[in-house]
Amino acid sequence: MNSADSQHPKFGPGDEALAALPTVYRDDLFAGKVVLVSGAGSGIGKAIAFLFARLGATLAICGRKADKLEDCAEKLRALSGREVITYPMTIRDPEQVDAMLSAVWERLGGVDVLVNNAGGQFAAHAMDFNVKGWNAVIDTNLNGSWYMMQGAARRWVEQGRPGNIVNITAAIDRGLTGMAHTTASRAGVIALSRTLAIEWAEHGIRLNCIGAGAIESNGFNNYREENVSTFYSCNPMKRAGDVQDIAEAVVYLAAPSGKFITGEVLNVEGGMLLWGEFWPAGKPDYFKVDQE
Ligand SMILES: CCCCCCC/C=C/C(=O)SCCNC(=O)CCNC(=O)[C@H](O)C(C)(C)COP(=O)(O)OP(=O)(O)OC[C@H]1O[C@@H](n2cnc3c(N)ncnc32)[C@H](O)[C@@H]1OP(=O)(O)O
Ligand SMILES: NC(=O)C1=CN([C@@H]2O[C@H](COP(=O)(O)OP(=O)(O)OC[C@H]3O[C@@H](n4cnc5c(N)ncnc54)[C@H](OP(=O)(O)O)[C@@H]3O)[C@@H](O)[C@H]2O)C=CC1
Repeated sequence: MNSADSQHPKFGPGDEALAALPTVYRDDLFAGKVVLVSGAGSGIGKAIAFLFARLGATLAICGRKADKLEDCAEKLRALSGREVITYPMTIRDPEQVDAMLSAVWERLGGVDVLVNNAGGQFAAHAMDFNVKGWNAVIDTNLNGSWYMMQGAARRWVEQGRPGNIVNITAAIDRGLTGMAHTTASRAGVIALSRTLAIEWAEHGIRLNCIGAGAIESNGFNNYREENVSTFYSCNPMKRAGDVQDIAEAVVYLAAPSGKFITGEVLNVEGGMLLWGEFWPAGKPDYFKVDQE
């Protein structure tokens, strides 16, 4: 996405709007803190980075595409007047994760908050997955998040400083048809976070997850138009969430407001776990009971 496009995306707010979205938080909440956000070149990750920048944080951002990251960093620098580090890499490669973390630690002296937002999947019925597709999703969402968590935690322990991790996952408790691979990977991240919240508590490391529902973002471009329409009616609120819903939830967990919260999942999904149909890969005939 180039600079002009990033002002007028098909889904979600443009950069100018993003920089001015209302927030409940005070503007020095993260002054003096360093926040690392993965997948910050677009969508939810970009919104998270913008909000932390507005709250006084110094940002490091990573993702695969250098141009998207640099475009985002330029806006963040203009917004905050502070240094922003960009690092193109894939979270699927443990060596690239390690090199990125070392570079960020070296340049910024450390990190206070890690937001594992990078990830994704494709919509398909499970019978149609091939091995490569399954592995791509598990490797990105589960393994990639794990490399990031372990790498950050080792550095925090080495430095003797506390740490804070927020993982962006999905609202999976009712299952998600057309996304079986992602439910497996997100369940893995959630289970891992609960376990690590115990193991790493002695080091002052907190870990929490956000269970995102349908959040209108750049990510919607990955789905067929007729299926995207179901994202706006899959919960009792009958609308999609916005990127600021997730960004503010991340801040809540990472800030002192979350200081007694660890190993938790905060679902931000408009009630989707209670009611609603969600068919990212289309509705199978078996479920078309209304039309019989
Ligand atoms: C509670 C939640 C409900 C609300 C959800 C609302 C909907 C939005 C959800 C979102 O998460 S939006 C964010 C979406 N963003 C992304 O998904 C972006 C990142 N995604 C990706 O990078 C890919 O989807 C990926 C599969 C995770 C990785 O792709 P990449 O190209 O890097 O991987 P490869 O290793 O090359 O493997 C590609 C491999 O994957 C299979 N595949 C890909 N697309 C499809 C498809 N449409 N159908 C079936 N299979 C697919 C396939 O095996 C590919 O291999 P090749 O065929 O290309 O050889
Ligand atoms: N929007 C929604 O409704 C929901 C989103 N989510 C999750 O929220 C997160 C953000 O999604 P969203 O903003 O909507 O969609 P986007 O597609 O805009 O964001 C995904 C981001 O992840 C990055 N990314 C993907 N794979 C890798 C990788 N291997 N290494 C490094 N970075 C990677 C991408 O960067 P690049 O393009 O540079 O590779 C991109 O910036 C994702 O994990 C998504 O699955 C979960 C539930 C619902």
